Amino acid sequence: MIWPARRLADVQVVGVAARDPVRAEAYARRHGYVALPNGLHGEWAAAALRAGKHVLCEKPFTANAQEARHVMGIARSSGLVCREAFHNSEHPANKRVAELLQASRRTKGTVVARIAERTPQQGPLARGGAIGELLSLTARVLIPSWAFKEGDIRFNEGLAGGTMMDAGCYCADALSFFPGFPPTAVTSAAAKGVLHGCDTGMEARVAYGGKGGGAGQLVGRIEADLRHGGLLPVTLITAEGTRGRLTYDNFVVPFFGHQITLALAPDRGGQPPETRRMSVYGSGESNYYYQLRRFTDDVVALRGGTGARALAEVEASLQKDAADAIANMELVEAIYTAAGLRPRQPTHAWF
Ligand SMILES: NC(=O)C1=CN([C@@H]2O[C@H](COP(=O)(O)OP(=O)(O)OC[C@H]3O[C@@H](n4cnc5c(N)ncnc54)[C@H](OP(=O)(O)O)[C@@H]3O)[C@@H](O)[C@H]2O)C=CC1
Ligand SMILES: O=C1OC[C@@H](O)[C@H](O)[C@H]1O
Repeated sequence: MIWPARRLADVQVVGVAARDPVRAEAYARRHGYVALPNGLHGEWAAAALRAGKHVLCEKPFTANAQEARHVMGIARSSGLVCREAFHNSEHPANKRVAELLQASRRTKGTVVARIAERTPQQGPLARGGAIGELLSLTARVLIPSWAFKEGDIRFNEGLAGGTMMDAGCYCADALSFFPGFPPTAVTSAAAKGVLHGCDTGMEARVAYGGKGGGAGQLVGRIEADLRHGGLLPVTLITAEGTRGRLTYDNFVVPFFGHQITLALAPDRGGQPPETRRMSVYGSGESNYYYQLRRFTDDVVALRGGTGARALAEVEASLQKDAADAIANMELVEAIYTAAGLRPRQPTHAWF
């Protein structure tokens, strides 16, 4: 975040916060940014909004859904930008995969266009994307056990820790972001282990469908781990559809290197099976750059700097961001409940 901030003309890092002013000053001198444990996100995001500041809040947005609704209520009534910082969603590779899985783009000459042309036109969700109608979508984020020790904030229930709040919240977001609509129910959830009231790993299944769900046959899966046995992190999206399979590795930090693989089955019209591999780096920036650029563009538009059309678009996207952040926290909370664990609470009873 600090590196992109140095390269974006509209961004200046002007302060950091910590409990101990001496440590804050030392950190500020070195880096200029501090992140807070999950249980304090909502309280400090609200304080910043009340002070008239636009907020880009670390994920997960809050400790639970009630707190998310409360903070987004403050944001929307004050007309400020308030966004959950899923930096990966802003990277062009994530956007491309979402496009591939959603209604097909008719770009001439691409494999996607050919698939789109032999896809029945039954309405945006039923039509499906490059792999046809989605049948299953799995999001895995596995962090090696060496990464976080027992005393880490991620294993502190009082700070709203837990795997589902950390690696797991990327998975929760992915299950809405990639298909373009959110799951409607948690069908199973189990913690792999529990440390100080915090899940050390979580596996969950979700269903889509019912009112507005759109795709009744789709099953979503989450595999999140902060005690993964492998040496390196694994972040992976796997999608199965009626016409093939898509895998996308490194979806959390695609700018380090990633690969999107489309394996398409033969179809009745005589199209042979086909495997396509692609990578999408855009201008080669990190997730954090794209995220910060969108944030500053939105702030400039809200200040009237880019005209009425841009302003209307930003306002619509802020509404969507608010709904997405709340839906993510609802899903995380429902998974805790289904797994027999307490939904997380804010560190202080501040509202
Ligand atoms: N977007 C991304 O790529 C990433 C996001 N994150 C998110 O950032 C947040 C912080 O994670 P991370 O930076 O790893 O955390 P750290 O363990 O580094 O803690 C961050 C700060 O929280 C403060 N803190 C620790 N314990 C307490 C406490 N009991 N009460 C109040 N403040 C406390 C400390 O500040 P001090 O002691 O100086 O007051 C510490 O510097 C999390 O929400 C995480 O999900 C984390 C990593 C990457
Ligand atoms: O990007 C990340 O990777 C590791 C996680 O534990 C961390 O909180 C997260 O944001």
